[in-house]
This record gives sequence, C-alpha cells and structure tokens, in this order.
Amino acid sequence: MEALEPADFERAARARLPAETWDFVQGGSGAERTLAANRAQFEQARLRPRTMVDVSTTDQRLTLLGSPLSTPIGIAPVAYHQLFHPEGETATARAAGRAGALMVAGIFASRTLESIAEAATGPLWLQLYWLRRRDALAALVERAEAVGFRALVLTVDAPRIGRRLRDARNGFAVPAHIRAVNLDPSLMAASHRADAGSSGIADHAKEQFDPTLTWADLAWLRERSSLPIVLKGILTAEDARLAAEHGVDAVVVSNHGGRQLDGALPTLSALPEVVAATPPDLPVLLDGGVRTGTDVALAVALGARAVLIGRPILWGLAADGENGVARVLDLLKTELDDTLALLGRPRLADLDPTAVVR
Ligand SMILES: Cc1cc2nc3c(=O)[nH]c(=O)nc-3n(C[C@H](O)[C@H](O)[C@H](O)COP(=O)(O)O)c2cc1C
Ligand SMILES: CC(C)CC(=O)C(=O)O
Repeated sequence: MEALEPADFERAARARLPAETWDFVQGGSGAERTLAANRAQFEQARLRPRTMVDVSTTDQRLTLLGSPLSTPIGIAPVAYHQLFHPEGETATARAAGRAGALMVAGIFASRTLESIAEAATGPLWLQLYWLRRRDALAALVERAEAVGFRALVLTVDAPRIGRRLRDARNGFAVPAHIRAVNLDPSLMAASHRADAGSSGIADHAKEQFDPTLTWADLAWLRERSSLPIVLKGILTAEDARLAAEHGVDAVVVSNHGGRQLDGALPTLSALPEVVAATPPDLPVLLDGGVRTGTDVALAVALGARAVLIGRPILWGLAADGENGVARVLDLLKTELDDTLALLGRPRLADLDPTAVVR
C-alpha cells in the first residue's frame, strides 16, 4: 500500500525493528508526560483560514544561516542511524538533498563526517554534546569544518540522560557492530553494555558528558570555529535572552522529544516566549512532536523559522532507507503546501500568530 502520511511509515518501521530499538526510538523519559504533551499542543491548536486570497502559487522556500532551503522542514540530530538502516546517515543525507532540506547530523553518527558530507547535496549542520574530552570535540569541529558542515549545534538539555524507563527495562545497549565512528572507541565503550536497571546510553553519558557546561564555555567553541553556533534545547525566555547576549546564531526550542526532563514544557507552548525574548534576526527553530504539514504551519505561525523532525525520519529510514526518508519529507512538504493554500497564506512570511487559535 502506498504511504500517504508519515504514520504509514511508523507502522512499517515498527514491524521491522527489534522491540528494544523500537522502544529506544519511541520512548521518552519518566512518565512520558512531555512526550505526550508535545503532540497534545499541536493537536489542540487550531488554524484561522482566510479566504479569497490568490494561492495559485505557494512557496515554502527560505534562507537559514545563509543556506537556501526548499522547505522549513529539516532533520533533527539522532544518534546511530545504522540502528535503522545499514547505510545509516549517508542514506538520510541523500534523502535530505533530494528534498532540499537541512540535515543536522549527530555527534554519535554511525557513518563518518566525511562520508555524510560526500553523500549530501544540501546543507549539513553538526550536533555536539559537551564531552569531558574537549580534545575529541575540538578534533571533530575541525573535521566538520574541513568537509563543509555549515553550523555547530550544541545540545544543552542533556547534562545527563533523562530517566528512560523503557531503555532501563530492556537493558538497551548499542549493538557492538554499530559505532559512533567519529569518536575514539575508548570514549564510546560504555554505550555497548548496560548495567542492571540502566541503559548503555545513560551509563555512557554519565561517564563522558560534562555536566559543568555553562554560558562561559561558549567562548571555547567560538575560539575553535568560525561556524555559526546553534543551541538546541532552549525552552524559556530567560535562556533565549542569554543565548542572544552570548552571540549565539540560532536556537532550537526543544525538549529533546520528551526524552530529557519529564514534565518540561511542550515545545509549541514554549515557542512564543522564546520568540518574544530573541531579536528578530536570531532564527528560532522548533522540534518535538511535529508530525504533519499543519504542525509545521502552526510552529512557523508562532515564530519558528524552521522545524526539525526526529522520529518520523527514523520511521522512513527503517521502512525503506533513503527512499523512505525522501518520501516522509515529501509527504510533509506536500502537506505544508496544501496547508499554506487552504489557509490563505501562500508564503511562509504570510504566517503569523493571527493564523492560530490556541
Ligand atoms: C532515537 C533518538 C535519538 C536521538 N539522538 C539525539 C542526539 O544524539 N542528539 C540530540 O541532540 N538529540 C537527539 N535526539 C533528539 C532529537 O534531535 C529531537 O530533539 C527529537 O527527536 C524531536 O522530537 P520528535 O522525535 O518528536 O520529532 C534523539 C531522538 C531520538 C528519538
Ligand atoms: C546516544 C544518546 C545520548 C542520543 C540521544 O540524545 C537520545 O537518545 O535522545
């Protein structure tokens, strides 16, 4: 049967993936309240359609940190794409290129930065965690810059890993043959075994993530790279203001897909305060629970310049590799196009808060 919405890929992916991988993807932290709330906010919001507007052409193109994009729908950073398809991140990067979409590769990518860059035909950003081993981080930044990555995305909501009960119950560990190949194996060993009542992911983070990260540390990253710096995991006006004061180039309103602080604000609720607290020229992106073109329009109307998609990309990748990811992106783009036309707001710039009732 032809897939007509991203949820069709969700069913296909579930049928293909081992149960513990499925739980790793779909799960959140704690009671999964934030995971559910991300979706609930999109489901409860309503659009105010305008009529008698010429919508014979719609346009979802934009420029983000200097890169032209065909769509405001980008790919969120996710560890270990080879958990979902043998080609891993290179398949995802090719699909992003076909869609004219941004791809954010993860620090725990299972393919090398060089091979991802070679597969990509569109803009790539690299996500970083604040590792204790700053020398490894510095080397990664240098490599990323050398092969053409265009921004660094520092994830700031993970000083440690949220309590993910599904992974702890499953004793989830990254299978030995799937590796974060851009980092020295000695830094990754803990990911591949799980202690009782924990997961390899959580144990690894405890060992390797540096929880002392503060605003003052951004200077270290600035010194090492001329690439734009994006902070991922901002949920409050206070932190948005600090990001702007520290010269950050963009922020991503994110609660890590409900995988970190359970009970944290859903992202669509946090977006307006972050947008209000940032200067107009500082792009605000959003991720968490974006599943349809309507969701994209809601986020853009409330001030997001672009959205990132996490799990649906993995569903496409698991179901059909590069073609699955390309189809998921294509479906979302088509849905957004329909939404812009039926809403009477044919360009992204026509979307503003008056398009939304919450
Ligand atoms: C399986 C999985 C792995 C993830 N790995 C990372 C990661 O390595 N770095 C990161 O910053 N975010 C990671 N995230 C969070 C995503 O970047 C993103 O914030 C989240 O998935 C967006 O929500 P959505 O899945 O509801 O679209 C991961 C999410 C999932 C589901
Ligand atoms: C390997 C993990 C730290 C990746 C992650 O951020 C996540 O699972 O949410």
